[in-house]
Order: sequence, then structure tokens, then C-alpha cells
Amino acid sequence: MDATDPTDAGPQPAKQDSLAAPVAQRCGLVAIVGKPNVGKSTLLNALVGQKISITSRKAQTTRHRITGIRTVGPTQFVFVDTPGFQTRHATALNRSLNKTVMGAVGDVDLVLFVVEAGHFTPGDAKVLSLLKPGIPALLVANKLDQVHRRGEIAPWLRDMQQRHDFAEFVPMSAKNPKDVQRLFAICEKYLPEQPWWYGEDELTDRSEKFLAGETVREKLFRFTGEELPYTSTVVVEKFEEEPSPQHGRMVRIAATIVVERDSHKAMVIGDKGERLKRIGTEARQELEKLMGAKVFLEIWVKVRTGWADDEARVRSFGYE
Ligand SMILES: Nc1nc2c(ncn2[C@@H]2O[C@H](COP(=O)(O)OP(=O)(O)OP(=O)(O)O)[C@@H](O)[C@H]2O)c(=O)[nH]1
Repeated sequence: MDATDPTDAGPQPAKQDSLAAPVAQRCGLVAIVGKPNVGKSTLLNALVGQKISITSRKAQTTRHRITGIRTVGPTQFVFVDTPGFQTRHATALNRSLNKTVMGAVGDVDLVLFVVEAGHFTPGDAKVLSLLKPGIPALLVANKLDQVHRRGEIAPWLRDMQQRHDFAEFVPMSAKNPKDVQRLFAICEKYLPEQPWWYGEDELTDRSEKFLAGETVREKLFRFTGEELPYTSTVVVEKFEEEPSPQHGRMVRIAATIVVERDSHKAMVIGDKGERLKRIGTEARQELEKLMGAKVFLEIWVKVRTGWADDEARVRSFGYE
């Protein structure tokens, strides 16, 4: 996969040659945490330089612990994206999500605690309470572009300083490449000197099968807007490579969208199947680009009432 670099990196450190003093490699885990919708996935994608975590306007679209890898100069950042900490409902699905967050913040070198600049809600406080002492945390005050009175940021930062012993404050916008570049430079010194874990060009340790499911899920949420409950999910039933003299690489994928009610199924399928067709077309086009292959994508819609309340079923759909 070729990564285009949206971060406008500017000059990179020169490659080491045999005459130059060796620069020690750094490598470490960076967790991105925050309540739903603060921009964690947008930030991760900007940091990794390729879209690997799905984003949408709907809260709770990120359910898996996704790693993104980015090597900049001598430093390899291994990012861990986590689900928004969900406090409103206590279904088995949410218990599983919360466990993922706990796992993610306990064992990392650096935490990026993401909030919307100028805001701090009880939802943010809940996530903040999960941060472990001893692990440096940066306050990423995201969506700075939406703050129109910049003068209010300084008193807000002072208030944030009272709430947690943040190592640094980074007011920024995940949508601004220069800010994202600056964030790399800030994070670098928190990662230990040790050899890289992955190749220089690797972006994720997730399989293409996983990315296929995520892509369908993103289109599903994008085209159903706020109507479809976030308990709907996507299961990839088949992912098969086939040799094709005509297309080079060819992949056959069958995915099932699992919804809770018949009415949700009708919503996903849409008038004369229009919506499901659109979901399938857009997902297929994106996957073809991502995988550099001809993709045949089949999507089914199934109703499984109450699946989000059933621990065994949540596990069978791939949540820990
Ligand atoms: N204006 C502005 N919008 C942003 C910025 N960063 C993210 N957004 C938008 O905020 C919304 C939520 O972003 P996501 O990246 O999906 O948020 P998330 O925290 O991963 O959300 P969950 O998956 O629900 O946990 C999207 O509509 C983004 O486009 C930013 O810096 N500025």
C-alpha cells in the first residue's frame, strides 16, 4: 500500500549512512483516548497518513482497538485507537467496549487524551478517571478551529491543569496538517529508545478482512445517518483471494449487516434496495483502492434481536 502523506512533513532527517553517528531508534505505544465524537479516529488517520480507522458523524463508530503505525525519522509510533467511553447504557457490548479502553490505557508509553477545545463534560471526566498515574498524558485540545474566542482557551487550560497532571497541552485541529506534524515532534521524546517492532512502511497490523468489515460499517453508518442504532454491526463471512489473469489480484468478499429489528433491515435496504446498493458500491470502490485489487462484494442483511445484550453473541461477532 502506498501511503500518501497528508501531514506535509517537510524535510525529513537524512538517512543514516555508515559515516554518520548512528541515531538510536525509538519505538513505543501511544493510546488515543477520549469520549465519543471528539475526533480520535480523525486524529489517528491524520497521524498514520492513511485512512485505517473509520470515522463518521455518528458517535460510537469505533469499536475495535485499531493500531496504526507510523515511522518518522528514527522513531516508530504505534498508535492505539480506542472506542469512545460509553457511560449511558450498560449492555454487554458497552461492557466489552469499556474493557478495551481499560486495556488500552494501562500498558502504553504515552496517552493522548482528546477533548474538544474549551469543553469538559462529565463524559470527558469519566475517561480522564481511567488514566493511570505514571504514564505521561498529553491534553489534546482538538477542534481548535471551532473555537472563535481564542482568549477563552488560556483560562480553560488552567482549569484543565487542575484536573490532571498533564505532561503537556496541545491545542490543535486534527484536520490541520501542520498541527498534526507538530504533535509528532511533541510525542517523540516520550517513546523509549528501542528497536522498531514493525517495518518502516507498515501502517497497520489489522488484516484486510478486518478493514473490509470496517469499510462496510462506515458506509452503513454514513448512508443511514442518525436513524440506525449503533448496535448494528457487520460480519465478514467470506474473504477469498482468487487468481485472475485479467485483473491481477481479485478478492471475493461476503459480508452480513446484522441489525436488531425488521424496521432497521428495511432502513438499510432502502427503497427498492437503493441504499444497500449504494453502501455496497462505495465500499467496493474504496476497498479496491485500499487493496489494489478487483473486489467482488456481496452484502446480506440479517435481523438478530437483542444481540447487543447477549455476551456470547457479542463475542461471536468479534468483540473481546
Ligand atoms: N471542525 C473539526 N472537526 C473535527 C476535527 N476533528 C474531528 N472532527 C469531526 O468530528 C467528528 C467526529 O470525529 P471522529 O474522528 O469520528 O471522532 P471519534 O472520537 O473517533 O468518535 P467515536 O468513534 O464515536 O469514538 C467528525 O465529523 C469529524 O470530521 C477538527 O479538528 N475540527
